[in-house]
Amino acid sequence: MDLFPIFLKLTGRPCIVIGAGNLAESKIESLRAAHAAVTVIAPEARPSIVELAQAGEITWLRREYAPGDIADGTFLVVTATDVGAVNRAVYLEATGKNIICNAVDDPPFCDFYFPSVVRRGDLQIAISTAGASPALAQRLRKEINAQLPLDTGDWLTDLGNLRREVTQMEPLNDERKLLLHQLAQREVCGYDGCPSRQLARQHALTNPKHD
Ligand SMILES: C[C@@]1(CC(=O)O)C2=NC(=C\c3[nH]c(c(CCC(=O)O)c3CC(=O)O)Cc3[nH]c(c(CC(=O)O)c3CCC(=O)O)/C=C3\N/C(=C\2)[C@@H](CCC(=O)O)[C@]3(C)CC(=O)O)/[C@H]1CCC(=O)O
Ligand SMILES: NC(=O)c1ccc[n+]([C@@H]2O[C@H](COP(=O)([O-])OP(=O)(O)OC[C@H]3O[C@@H](n4cnc5c(N)ncnc54)[C@H](O)[C@@H]3O)[C@@H](O)[C@H]2O)c1
Repeated sequence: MDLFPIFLKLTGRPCIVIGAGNLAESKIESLRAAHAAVTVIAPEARPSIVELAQAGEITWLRREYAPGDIADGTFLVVTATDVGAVNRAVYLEATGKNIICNAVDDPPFCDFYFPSVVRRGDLQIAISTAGASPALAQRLRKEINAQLPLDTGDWLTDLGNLRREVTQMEPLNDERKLLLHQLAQREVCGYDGCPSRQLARQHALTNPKHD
C-alpha cells in the first residue's frame, strides 16, 4: 500500500477521540504531544484521562457517542471504543464530512495509521509497515531507540540555532550548502571548537546577505 508520510501541525486544532480506554489513552497522549485541542467522548475513562479532563487539558463528554457528534470543523478523529460497530459508525460520519479518521486496529476503517515513533526533541523518526506488521514497527523503534544518543535533541536544537544564524546572514549558494552539511555531521561538528562551526560564525559576521 502506498501511504503518504507527512508530519502534521496540530496545535490548537480540534480533534475528537471516541472511547477513553487503553488504546484511546495512547492516542490522546500523542495528540496532546502535538498540542491538539482534544475532546473525548466516552461513558467511562481511564484515570489518566479523567485527570487530564479535571485539569482542563482536554474536554471529556461523559456519555456514549451519538450520531452528529463529529462537528463540522473537526480536524481529525480517532475512534477507539471496544465496540466495532460504534467505531465504524464514527468512521462513516467523519469521512462523510471529509474529516480524516482512524478506527484503531481496524485498517479498512482508517484514513491514516499511527506510526511507531522514536523521539529526541524536535527529531522524530516515524516507522510504518502499512499495517503489515505492527510488531516489526515496534521492534525497529526499539532498535533505533537503542542506537540514537539520548542527547540528540539538545544537539539538534544547537544545530538549528547555528543554521538559522548562517541562513540569515549567508546568501544561498553552494558554499553555504556545503557548510550546513558539514555542521550536520555530529561526529565532526558536535563540539564548540569545530572548524566548520567557527567558519559558520565567521562567515555570518563577515558576509552579510545582500537582498
Ligand atoms: C505502530 C503502532 C502505533 C500505535 O498503535 O500507536 C500500531 N500498532 C502498534 C502495536 C501493536 N498493534 C498490534 C500488536 C500485536 C502484534 C501484531 O498484531 O502485530 C502490536 C505490538 C504490541 O503491542 O505488542 C495489534 C494490531 N494492530 C493493528 C491490528 C489490526 C489488523 O492488523 O488488522 C492489530 C491486531 C489486533 C487484533 O489482534 O485483533 C493495526 C494497526 N496498528 C497500527 C499501529 C497501525 C499500523 C502500523 C503499521 O504497521 O504501520 C494499524 C493498521 C492501525 C492503527 O493505526 O491503529 C503500535 C506500536 C507502538 C510501539 O510500541 O512503537
Ligand atoms: N488494548 C489492546 O491491547 C488491544 C489490542 C488489540 C485490539 N484491541 C481492541 O481495541 C479496542 C479498544 O481497546 P481498549 O483496550 O482501549 O478498550 P477499553 O475497554 O479499555 O476501552 C473501551 C472504551 O470505549 C468506551 N466506549 C464503549 N462504548 C462506547 C460508545 N458507544 N461511545 C463512546 N465510548 C464508548 C468505554 O467507555 C471505554 O472508555 C477493542 O475493540 C479491543 O478489542 C485492544
